[in-house]
Amino acid sequence: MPAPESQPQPVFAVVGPGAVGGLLAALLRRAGADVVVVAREASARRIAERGLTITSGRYGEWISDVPAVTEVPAGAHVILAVKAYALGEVIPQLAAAHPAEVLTLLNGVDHLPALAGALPGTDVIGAAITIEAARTEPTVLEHRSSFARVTVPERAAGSPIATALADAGVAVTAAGTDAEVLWTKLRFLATFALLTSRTETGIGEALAADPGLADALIEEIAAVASAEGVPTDAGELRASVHGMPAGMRSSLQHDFAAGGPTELDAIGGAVARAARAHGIRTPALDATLAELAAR
Ligand SMILES: NC(=O)C1=CN([C@@H]2O[C@H](COP(=O)(O)OP(=O)(O)OC[C@H]3O[C@@H](n4cnc5c(N)ncnc54)[C@H](OP(=O)(O)O)[C@@H]3O)[C@@H](O)[C@H]2O)C=CC1
Ligand SMILES: CC(C)(CO)C(=O)C(=O)O
Repeated sequence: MPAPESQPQPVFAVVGPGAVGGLLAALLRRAGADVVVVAREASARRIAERGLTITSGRYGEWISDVPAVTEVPAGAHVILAVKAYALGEVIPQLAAAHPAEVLTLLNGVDHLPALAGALPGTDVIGAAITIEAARTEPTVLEHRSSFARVTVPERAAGSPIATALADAGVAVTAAGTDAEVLWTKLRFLATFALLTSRTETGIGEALAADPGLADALIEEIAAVASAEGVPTDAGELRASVHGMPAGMRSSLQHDFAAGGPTELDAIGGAVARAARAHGIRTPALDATLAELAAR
């Protein structure tokens, strides 16, 4: 009898092996998935030499020997975890590789139409990750939150990437449409990230520093998210922001602290643009964006 044809296993490629991507790639590798990280030349060389050192209260500490390459493998199942400001560099590489699917974990909303437009024929999945992680040295990644949660849209519940992440120990849930996933994250994140970036503290101190501003931001952002099709009760949004661990910080404030480019436009700018499109006044948001942009 002829041997049954074995199904080829998907090749996963994590583009952007920083705080988020590096941790997920190391988890996938540890779970036995066929995974590579795609990095720029210097990073790929460093990772090939030293591996990725992971420190996580939830997942443990280890050095991952995940292979590092500089080009996206053709037909790969891609997890995209670069910052929004690196998208321009990454999109042509992705387009050349004709990936089977691209699951994006970027904060913000504008990357989704940009990627979908540039990658015809590829399933671009707008997902979101809730985690606090930071790259403390070029190949050292610290997972600081006790949780790592990925939300994918309903339609991607059984996708190869969602399944592989769940098998690797990530809490994966499926809910709503792509736009709903992104706006559900952004309404919370924009509030959290703008406040923590402003005070350069954890969220507890950031909320206490100017409760009036915090409440105004929450009201405005809830109105914009509702107009974008994610009905948002300001009281519930307020409770979720106030419910975060007091010491928790945002990736946006890490950007500001590093002194390089930031995702201010992808996060706060995106909410402000949507507000204008819906004719919603956002004075607290506009003032906070102006204050941060002036840094
Ligand atoms: N960190 C966090 O806690 C959270 C982050 N997010 C979101 O996840 C996304 C990723 O954030 P984060 O992991 O913190 O970012 P990092 O800055 O830690 O990592 C970004 C990675 O992208 C790499 N990169 C840049 N350009 C390219 C390129 N052209 N090709 C391949 N790789 C490239 C960088 O490599 P190098 O610089 O070495 O060349 C780096 O490894 C962001 O949108 C962020 O908002 C969401 C939730 C929480
Ligand atoms: C708010 C937080 C930490 C939650 O994941 C986040 O997404 C970020 O800072 O980028």
